[in-house]
This record gives sequence, C-alpha cells and structure tokens, in this order.
Amino acid sequence: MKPIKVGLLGVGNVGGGTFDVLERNQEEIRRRAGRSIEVVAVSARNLERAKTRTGGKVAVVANPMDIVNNPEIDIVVELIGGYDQARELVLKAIENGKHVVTANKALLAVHGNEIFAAAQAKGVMVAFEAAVAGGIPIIKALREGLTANRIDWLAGIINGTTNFILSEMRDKGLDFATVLKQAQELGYAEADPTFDIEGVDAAHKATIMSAIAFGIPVQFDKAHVEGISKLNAVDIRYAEQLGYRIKLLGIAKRAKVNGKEGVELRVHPTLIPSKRLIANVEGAMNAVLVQGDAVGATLYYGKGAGAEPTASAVIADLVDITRLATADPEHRVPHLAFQPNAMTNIEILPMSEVTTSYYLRMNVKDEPGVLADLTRILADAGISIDAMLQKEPADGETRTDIIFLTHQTQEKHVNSAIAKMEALSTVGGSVTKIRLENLS
Ligand SMILES: NC(=O)C1=CN([C@@H]2O[C@H](COP(=O)(O)OP(=O)(O)OC[C@H]3O[C@@H](n4cnc5c(N)ncnc54)[C@H](O)[C@@H]3O)[C@@H](O)[C@H]2O)C=CC1
Ligand SMILES: N[C@@H](CC=O)C(=O)O
Ligand code: NA
Repeated sequence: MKPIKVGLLGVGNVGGGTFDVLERNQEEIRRRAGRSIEVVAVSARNLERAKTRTGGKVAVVANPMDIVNNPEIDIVVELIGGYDQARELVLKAIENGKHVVTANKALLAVHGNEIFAAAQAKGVMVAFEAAVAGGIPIIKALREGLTANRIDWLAGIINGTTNFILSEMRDKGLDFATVLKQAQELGYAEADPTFDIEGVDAAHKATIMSAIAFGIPVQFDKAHVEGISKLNAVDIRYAEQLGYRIKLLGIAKRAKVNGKEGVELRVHPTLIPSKRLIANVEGAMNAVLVQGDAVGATLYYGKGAGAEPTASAVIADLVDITRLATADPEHRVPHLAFQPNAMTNIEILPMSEVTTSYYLRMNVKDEPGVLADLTRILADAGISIDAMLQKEPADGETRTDIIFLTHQTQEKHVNSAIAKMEALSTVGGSVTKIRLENLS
C-alpha cells in the first residue's frame, strides 16, 4: 500500500519529537499501521532551524496554509499551539478533506464544538490523544476502554509543569521562579507559562475529558480555574502534618443538586490523603483516576509533557487514522465518544453549588474562647469538623495558626462561614481555604 502522507505544522518540542520518533521507529510503526507514515512537508517560522532539525529530508515551508492546501497530504498535524491561527488552519484542513491530529488542548477546549461538528460533516477524523496528559492514552481509555461504563467522576494531575514545581519546591526547597525556569528548559511549559501556573492548561484538559466522560459539549468558559500561584509553603507543610499532599487537580464529576443533574468542572490545588497512589505522583508525571460504575476505579499514569512522550500520543493517532482512513465514517469511534446526536447538555454547576471537603487555616489570638467562636460558626453553617490542628504560639508570640479539616459541604456554606470567621476581632487577615478530596 502506498504511504500515508503527513504535513507537520510546527517543529518545536512536540513537532521535533514527532519527527524523530516517526523516523526512529518507522519500521515498527509500518508493521502496526499496515502502511508507512511519511512526513512529506513541515511548516516552521524559522526555516533554517527546521531544515537542520529535519536533516534536510522533507520540504520546509514558511506558510502553514501551503501544507493545509497541499493535495498530496492526507493528514495535517497541528503542533503550533494557540487559538486563532490553529483554528483557521484546522478548519481549512477539514474543509479540504484532510484528517487532523492536534496536541492543542487550548484549541479544542475553546473551539472543539465547532471543529468536531465540521469534521463530522466532512467525514474526517480529528484526533487529539496528545492534548490530554501527553503520552498517557487517557483519551483512548475513556473513549474506548471504558465505553461500557457510566463514568461517575475523574480527577487528575494533568499539568506536568505545576506538578514538577510543587515536587521540586517541596523536596529540594527550591524557589518557584527557579523551578519554573527548569520546567521551561525541559520543554514542559506552555509558550505562555501562566497557562500552566494559573491552572488554565489543566482546565483545558479537564474540559476535554468532561465532554468525553459525560457526553456533553466542551464548555471551558464554565470551568472553575485556580492555579498554584497563591499557594503558600506553610499550607504544604501543615497538609503534610495532617497526612495530606497538595496537588493541582483537574476534576470532572457528576453531581445532583436539589434532585437535578449537574457536572462539577474544576481545577484547583487540592489536599489528597498521602497514602493514595495519586498523591505520590511526582515531577512532570501525570495521573488520571477514573471512577466508572462497572469497572470501579482505574488509574492511568505516565509522562504528561515533553517532546517524545507527547510524540508517542501524536503518532498513536496517526496510526489510528492510517488504519481507519478507508473505513466508513459512521463506523469510526465518535470524536467525543458519544454519537453526535446523542450528546446531552447537563449543566456545569457554579462553584457555590459544588460539594467537597475543606482545609481552612486562620491566624488567631491565643486566648480563651477563640476556638469556641470558630467551631460555633462552623456548626451554625451545618459544617462538621473532621480534624483540627492548633499550633503552639512561637516563643513570645500571642498569635497562632488553627487549621480545620471539614466533612463534605457545599462551597456556599463554607464561604459564608469564612466571612463570619474573618469578621471576628480575634482572627487576623483572611482565612485560607483549600479544597480536600478523599478520592475514594
Ligand atoms: N510541550 C509539551 O510537553 C506538550 C505540548 N502540547 C501542545 O503541543 C503544541 C506544541 O507545543 P510545543 O511543541 O511545546 O511548543 P513549541 O513552542 O516548542 O513549538 C511550537 C512551534 O510552532 C512554531 N510556529 C508557531 N506559529 C507557527 C506558524 N504560523 N507556522 C509554522 N510554525 C509555527 C513555533 O515557531 C514553534 O517552533 C501546543 O499546542 C502545546 O499545548 C501538548 C502536550 C504536551
Ligand atoms: N504545559 C503542559 C504540557 C503538556 O500538556 C504541562 O506542563 O503539562
Ligand atoms: Na494522552
């Protein structure tokens, strides 16, 4: 059979890795795919660098539209990142009847509904395994391996950069800026690293997984997004003393509020019991825990960022497309796991309606009655306490920290209790609130 022809848009970390792995493993890949997969052209901003990077073996063009409009090319691989230009290129490739592979979670979380509808109408595939948790085949697992299940929830460490930062800060005592620079040098970070640090990248990935898990449209604009930039080292230490690790988690969960179905879609620092496997995922590694009604809990672990781990997922998609290119479009796995006419629109819940447990830290005057005032506020709000930690004031100090771990409650109740605590004259500054998940 004649080779399937690929055009690569972008020869950066992932594009370069894809080129290398395709070349190194070409024979293994051909034996699996049934045909050779051949990169015939790449598009790059820096033509000389791209020529050197690809060893002068393929055509290098400046204008990515030349690849998208090239009738010789069967599959366009979009690895430039960003929203607008990537959207334009992907939609044009689809219009031209080409299959698309992309690692661009930002693009799919924001423009996915439009892109998948266009691909469906044209009968082409848009594959995106690399967009979520890099090399871990989580899209394949959710879409195919777990297809018998009603998925109840999933929770994952799905940003390598922030997990790397949290691990290195804790283990080596390095400062935030130093570790971020290392993550950038290692090719983990996004072009704009605030996407990593502020939780946006993880929210893009959680949004994509929520669509596949529950058969709902991608709705990034409704996700709750909180990163690690406001996380305090003291809370990481107190969490450890209480038997927890703090991780940036992406969570998508079915919920019922007043009898009505909803979906929680949220990214935030989270206390997880230290004994859970996922709490021990360190460095740039990712892990996704999925709870299905039939299978129970399953855990997927591996490299979530970096050139070759991500290339591994890009190439898995290329092989899938190569195998299915001649299949009737109706007989392919739907882009978002559910048939397009069987999608539902369960509401994404506002954070005030979310139910979880909480870590609350406050700095208080060390005097009689303070603890009673605080516990009364929690009791009045219907919040029960699971554990408490009260530190001895340092020598000569009259103030100290108190930490409460609560049982599950709705966020709106915690917020109103915090407002009352902060109004007490004995409580200094603001109360730190970090969500806690038992993940069981
Ligand atoms: N780096 C990683 O570990 C992972 C990255 N991704 C995603 O993969 C995509 C690529 O990421 P990286 O390779 O890390 O980025 P990168 O910045 O290393 O590479 C992007 C390349 O595209 C080029 N480019 C930008 N605009 C272009 C244009 N108009 N025409 C031709 N080339 C253009 C840039 O010059 C650069 O060489 C992004 O969507 C990213 O979110 C996904 C999973 C992991
Ligand atoms: N910047 C991302 C790259 C992979 O998606 C991360 O750090 O996880
Ligand atoms: Na993946």
